[in-house]
Amino acid sequence: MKFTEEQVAFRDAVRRMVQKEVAPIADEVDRNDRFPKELVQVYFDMGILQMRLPEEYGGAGASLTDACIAFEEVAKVSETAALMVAQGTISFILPLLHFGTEEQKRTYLPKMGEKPMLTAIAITEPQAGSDVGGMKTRAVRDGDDYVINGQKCYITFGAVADYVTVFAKTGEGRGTHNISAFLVDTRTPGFEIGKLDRKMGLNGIPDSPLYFDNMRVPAANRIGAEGDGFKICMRCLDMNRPTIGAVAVGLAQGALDLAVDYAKGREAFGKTIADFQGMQFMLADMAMQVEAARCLVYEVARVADEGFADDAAFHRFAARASMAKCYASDMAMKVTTDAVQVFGGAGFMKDFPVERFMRDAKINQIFEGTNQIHRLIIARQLLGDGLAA
Ligand SMILES: CC(C)(COP(=O)(O)OP(=O)(O)OC[C@H]1O[C@@H](n2cnc3c(N)ncnc32)[C@H](O)[C@@H]1OP(=O)(O)O)[C@@H](O)C(=O)NCCC(=O)NCCSC(=O)CCS(=O)O
Repeated sequence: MKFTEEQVAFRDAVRRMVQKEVAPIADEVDRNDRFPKELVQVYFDMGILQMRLPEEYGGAGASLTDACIAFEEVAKVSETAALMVAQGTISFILPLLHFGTEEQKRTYLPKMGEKPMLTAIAITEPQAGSDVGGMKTRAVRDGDDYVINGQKCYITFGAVADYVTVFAKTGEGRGTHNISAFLVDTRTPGFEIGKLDRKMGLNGIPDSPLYFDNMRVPAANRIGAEGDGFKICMRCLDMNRPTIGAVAVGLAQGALDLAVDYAKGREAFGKTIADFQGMQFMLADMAMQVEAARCLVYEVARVADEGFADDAAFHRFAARASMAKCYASDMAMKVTTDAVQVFGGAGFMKDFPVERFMRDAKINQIFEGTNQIHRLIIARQLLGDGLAA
């Protein structure tokens, strides 16, 4: 893993912004479960809100590696603030860029570079989480429109989004060949936001159910062909997963840094706890695990940035993207839990941010595909065409 000079300068700039804008509010945002909307403007001005938007549509055209750098830096202080970086990538840029028509790209993508804009992706339903093919939301063609009815749940940023990419059934029965994707303007009549979810962590991120009540969406807003929605959904998830790995690496590094500082200052039995070999081994293990995950995440991002020769190469990447997300998030759960242990009783209190880091770590093992699903994806590739080119 070697960053270019520009990437090092970018990382340092993000680091400075985090100290100025994120660190002072991170605990308050968690305590009050307050959406830090002031960061939307800060990120937009810095260009990291829309960083993955290609230059031809008014963005910075940043690579996946660049995005991972930003995610990692912000997550060292706050996962909530980190999830607002490159916010519209999975929900808006990736579906439109890879599956939209030229007209859709020209109409919608530049909006993201013009002013701060938030978007969401609506896949999960109360009875269809891992089993995307089991979704019940339906879109029925009616003239030049589709009429969408149904509900989604746990939709990150759904309550504050300007646009939501909604996946809905356009054919009969359970299955993965009858789902379609729609770009929905949230001012559309019939688009309703449910009560905000109360969560274990990620406080400040608005998550909520969304309800669609005879919501009429122009057929021109369907992304991709009718019935291609499942594959579009899978591809967008695959392409975004390394960023969750980067968030997990940042979170774990943040917890490790706090644990090291605390261990050097806390005294017991006449010396600092960092002087005890038991503590040294624990901190060394934490550092080793963070570094291993970081190498995996940035290697997978590098592969994506180089592009894919064919579909087989993409599938090998997708399995490795699952490894990066799964390994890094399991690691972050362990490292943040160990960081709390280093702090002892103080770590269990809300006086130090390590307990927040531990609570926030949990979601990374669940969202964007549970880590059980990721093991399934890796095993299918391993036992199928294999992981090597
Ligand atoms: C569990 C899954 C990995 C697979 O589901 P299925 O077993 O139901 O489907 P398959 O038989 O594997 O595939 C059906 C069909 O699709 C093609 N396919 C599969 N994967 C891909 C892919 N990665 N890219 C392209 N195409 C793909 C496959 O070849 C088959 O095609 P043919 O029939 O051969 O033509 C999957 O359901 C899964 O990943 N589940 C996890 C869902 C998930 O990650 N959810 C997270 C939601 S987003 C989130 O959490 C953020 C919060 S929020 O705001 O919502």
